[in-house]
Amino acid sequence: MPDMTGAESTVAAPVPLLNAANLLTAARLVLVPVFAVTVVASGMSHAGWRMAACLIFVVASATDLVDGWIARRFALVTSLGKVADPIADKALTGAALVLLSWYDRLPWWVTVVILVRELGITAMRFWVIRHGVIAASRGGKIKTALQILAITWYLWPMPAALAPVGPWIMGAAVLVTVATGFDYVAQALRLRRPAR
Ligand SMILES: O=P(O)(O)OC[C@H](O)CO
Repeated sequence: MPDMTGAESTVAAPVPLLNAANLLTAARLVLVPVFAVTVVASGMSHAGWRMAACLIFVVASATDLVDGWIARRFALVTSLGKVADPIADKALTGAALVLLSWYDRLPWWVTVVILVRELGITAMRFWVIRHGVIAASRGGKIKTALQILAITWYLWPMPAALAPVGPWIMGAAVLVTVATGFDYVAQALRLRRPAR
């Protein structure tokens, strides 16, 4: 529409909340209970149900890659998406880790260390939001990829020759999870330091 000078207005239309990227994030959240019920149905002993649970986990994890890409590629980034996306990620990996420990496939300390880091950093992000946004770092993305790979390894009924690789991948995931946690804390402290 022309403005008072006759020029076309360049005010961008608001991004709709109900867009493809946010719908994918919502789908990931919906898949969390579906995944959990499938793991419980497997009791982590029925191979068919374990495979089904693993496939649901992989599909849900894949939406994490796709929703971010769609949001950036088609300019569909919204505040709702920025908040909901990491919550959906952490709900999915958190549910998987708790269930793996519940069924004695993963030591509880691993689940507790990862959950404390994930929930702590999420809370810290909200706490410092008025000073600035702490975006996901490259290390954070590598951490998420390692967690997804490790969880997939534990969920799938692996042949005996491959199963021992799982704890090594999970060990690497724990190390990167803790290291990136400290890095985010350092970023938060720099954000809160008053400018001189
Ligand atoms: O390490 P965070 O908390 O920034 O999380 C990283 C995201 O999961 C990457 O998609």
